[in-house]
Amino acid sequence: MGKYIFIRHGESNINVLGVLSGDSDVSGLTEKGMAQARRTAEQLSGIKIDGIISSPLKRAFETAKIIGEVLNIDVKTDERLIEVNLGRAKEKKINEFTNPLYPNSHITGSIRNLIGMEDWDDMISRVKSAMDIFNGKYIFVSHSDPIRAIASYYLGWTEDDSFGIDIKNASMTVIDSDKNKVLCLGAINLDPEIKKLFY
Ligand SMILES: O=C(O)[C@H](O)COP(=O)(O)O
Repeated sequence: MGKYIFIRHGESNINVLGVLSGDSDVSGLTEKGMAQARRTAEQLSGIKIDGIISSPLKRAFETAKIIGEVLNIDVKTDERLIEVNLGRAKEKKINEFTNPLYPNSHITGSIRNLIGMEDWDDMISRVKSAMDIFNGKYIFVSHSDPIRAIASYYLGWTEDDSFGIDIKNASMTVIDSDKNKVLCLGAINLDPEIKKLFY
């Protein structure tokens, strides 16, 4: 356990299409997504960490490589940071599965089971196991659902409590697991006081 800067990957081609990616690997970063990754990396310049661990999916790995180049840190991949398994919703339009009153919202509740989507608690467990393996100060490059799930866990929130959380592309969610604290959630600008924890 330790201190973790969870970063969602930059904008991907499939994000732009309003199509659910899930654990599919059909999509890399758009030019905008690359610029988002560079902007986040520049905010992190000067930090001292034990490594960058990335989901193996192209959109995340490309983000991690950009960050690694700016910080001069090698990137390792770990399957436990991969995006949620969406079952039958994979590569489908998000609005086919979400409440029409709230387009582009999250798939939650009973729909998850109907479409064979990965269990919320299982997703939390796999991210936590990655944190158990990588003890110290790390950047974890991952995806919307795992980041929302692990942050909710440390906030003591249920999945429904987290429905309103929007983890933006290339945003930072910082968790101090030793203190069981979420220091920021989906931040696109890093608080200098939080950055100091990584010097
Ligand atoms: O499309 C999905 O699976 C999610 O809504 C977003 O996934 P991403 O963080 O990998 O873009």
